[in-house]
Amino acid sequence: MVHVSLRNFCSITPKFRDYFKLPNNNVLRWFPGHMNRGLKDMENKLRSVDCIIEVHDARIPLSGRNPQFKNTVCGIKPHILILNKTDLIDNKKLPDIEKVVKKEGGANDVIFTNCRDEKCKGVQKVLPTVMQLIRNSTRYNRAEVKEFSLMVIGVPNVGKSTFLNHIRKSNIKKGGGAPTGAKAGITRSVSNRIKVSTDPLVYVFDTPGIWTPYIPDIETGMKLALCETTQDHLVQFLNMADYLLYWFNKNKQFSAVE
Ligand SMILES: Nc1nc2c(ncn2[C@@H]2O[C@H](COP(=O)(O)OP(=O)(O)OP(=O)(O)O)[C@@H](O)[C@H]2O)c(=O)[nH]1
Repeated sequence: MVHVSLRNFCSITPKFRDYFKLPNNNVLRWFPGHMNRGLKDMENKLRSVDCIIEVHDARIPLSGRNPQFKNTVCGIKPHILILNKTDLIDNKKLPDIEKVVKKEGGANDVIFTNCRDEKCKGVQKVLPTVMQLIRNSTRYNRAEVKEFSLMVIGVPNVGKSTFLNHIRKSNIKKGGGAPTGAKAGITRSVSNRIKVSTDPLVYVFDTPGIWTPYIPDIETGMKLALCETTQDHLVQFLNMADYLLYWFNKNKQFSAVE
């Protein structure tokens, strides 16, 4: 039996793959009918919205935000980016992530949240930030309207509904709100307005998670899959495990071997 210690193994500098290949790129195509309908419905509701809250997974802050949003629901209204699930990343990296994300642009402000935490760290900052942005912007067609409407958008399973329920709970102390679930695609249509605050009076529309119909590159698609924004059976576990192994090797993360 050949016995190779971990130290010897790592000093061999093995040749790892330079790029990741999928046996079939079609596994990264996921745009069921409810997403198309949802996107159209979101565009139709825009007139009655004062601010867009885009929720994304903090583990992939620079990958996989739906580029379609830029040309449809974003751009005209104030827009903040919530990077959620910070319980799953090294929080020492948050200031660096914030700098890079702000440099990339595409939102007026960035807030980190952890909705796993009972107090939902970060959520308290959201309404004051949103109200400030709305007050500093022109409320097209809505200057006379006393109440405020927000729309939560993002790719599937990043925690949009959970986040909405936390805002509601922390402001009006009520449970319920929007249905949530561990599988991508729980919310399948734009919700009715959900009250999340009485003073100021604020309502939120929850929306279905929308995957981009065109994944720009395989690695972005695989990162989105590993963060469970699509359904595992579509991409398949073996492909996901293989990509994870490829990523670990590429980034010289060998602790998994131990
Ligand atoms: N670890 C962790 N899990 C979270 C967090 N926020 C939400 N989740 C979990 O993520 C899963 C998806 O949450 P949802 O709120 O249903 O996500 P969504 O974006 O509304 O999903 P769609 O309906 O697919 O669009 C659930 O299992 C939540 O419990 C978080 O901050 N950290």
